[in-house]
Amino acid sequence: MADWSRIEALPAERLETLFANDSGRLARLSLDVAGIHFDWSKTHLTPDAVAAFEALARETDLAGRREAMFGGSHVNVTEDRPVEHTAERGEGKAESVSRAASYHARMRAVIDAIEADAFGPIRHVLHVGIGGSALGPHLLIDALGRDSDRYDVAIVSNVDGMALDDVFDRFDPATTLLVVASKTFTTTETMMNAESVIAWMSGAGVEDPYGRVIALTASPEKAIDWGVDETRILPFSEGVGGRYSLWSSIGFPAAIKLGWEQFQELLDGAAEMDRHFRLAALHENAPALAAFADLYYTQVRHAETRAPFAYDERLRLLPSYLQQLEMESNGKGVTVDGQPVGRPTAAITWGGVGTDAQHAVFQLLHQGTHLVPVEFLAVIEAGDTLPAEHHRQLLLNAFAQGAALMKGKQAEDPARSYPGDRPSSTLLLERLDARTLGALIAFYEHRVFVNGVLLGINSFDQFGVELGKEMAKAAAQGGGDFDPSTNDLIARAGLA
Ligand SMILES: O=P(O)(O)OC[C@H]1O[C@H](O)[C@H](O)[C@@H](O)[C@@H]1O
Repeated sequence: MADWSRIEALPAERLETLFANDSGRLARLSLDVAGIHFDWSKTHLTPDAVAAFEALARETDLAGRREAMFGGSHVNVTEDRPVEHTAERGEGKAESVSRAASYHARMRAVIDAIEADAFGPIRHVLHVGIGGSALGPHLLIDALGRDSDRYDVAIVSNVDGMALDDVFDRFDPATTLLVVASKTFTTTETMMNAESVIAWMSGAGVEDPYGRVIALTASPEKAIDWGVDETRILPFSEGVGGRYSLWSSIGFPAAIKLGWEQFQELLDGAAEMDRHFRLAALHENAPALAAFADLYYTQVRHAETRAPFAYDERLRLLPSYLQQLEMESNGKGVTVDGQPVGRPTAAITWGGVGTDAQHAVFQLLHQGTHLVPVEFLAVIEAGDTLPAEHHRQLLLNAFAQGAALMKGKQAEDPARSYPGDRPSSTLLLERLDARTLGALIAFYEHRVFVNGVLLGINSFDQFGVELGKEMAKAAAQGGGDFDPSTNDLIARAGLA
């Protein structure tokens, strides 16, 4: 077991005191990497805290684990697999990198063929996939694809038929390409949605609906069994985890919407962050410092949640993307050796969009009894075409909220007092382009990795999602050994 005593014994000084006593604080706790300015000076990290975490990183062999990941060792021990998402952007074991490059070349050739009307005239792209096979591409398209008129792309994940119904209302089956995205090609929701899209196409007189399917998967043989022609399967490696897969062929809808050049930029931005993570000393390493702050709050201050707020509409899907990345990766209870972790693991990630969230949930952040480390994300260059005052207001609100959380305010009336000393970090992007977004997402991935290593857990499996799936499957087949409450609910809904 790693020794946390030095970290747990860190003094708890107020943020304002930390600033007052250390003129070098801002410089020491801010960094510029790949077009992103990171500022952790409004967190309780101190030189002592950073040194204590660096010691813990040595003890848990973070450097060795990091090189094991990039080097292609089977760091996903419970599934006995390498972790290969960095190879998708050119950083990793040579063999994995060249395999990823050849898969990308194939993906690019298929996009070229679609653009040249080899699939007939395509106007609409209907992507079905869920979890990691949906959240990443959706984030990319929503963030970067707003001005692109290349294709209408819809991402449908939920098995709730209303999700597909909405798309059927606005897409023309004669000009729709179906993209089935599933690493395993067995996920119930995705397979059911895919069948329904095929039925919709057939019903509308499309002659060979399976000829309009592209499959994105690490299980090509399953896609073939389902009816997809081998030439229209875009594979990716088993070592690329679902929630880390937007860089692989799972990014197809984003690549077709944005064009290949932008997709490549995304990969290049991520690779820049990979190199930073690999080479920078930990006290000036963005993913490491972010993870140190995360762990300080979960382990020392017992924070149970953390909340990123995107002060940019283009990043409105980021909080839900991060929920899967962080909670599915590090929401674990046992160590890599199968022992109880014995301390809190991932914080619950929640968040929202600024300024909207200020008028809804910020009350709790300023005066509530929970300590919530807040993360502000903002972009200097505006994405809108409205008068500059809009963007000015947006950014100033983000910065003022961080200041208010830290400063607080004393009033005679306790109800009107703010305790202050509430931490926040700020990520300020120069502009929101594919390159910067790639770097940003890679930053989050590595931050999750550092959290996992320091906690001694495997961030790359997700067995916790299996039991519910199994029980739903059993219920769907009319079986399952359920409790009285569940049996009653099934009967009430007329499903018994
Ligand atoms: O890509 P698929 O195999 O269809 O999996 C889709 C998703 O479902 C699973 O239940 C996991 O929780 C996710 O990590 C995964 O991304």
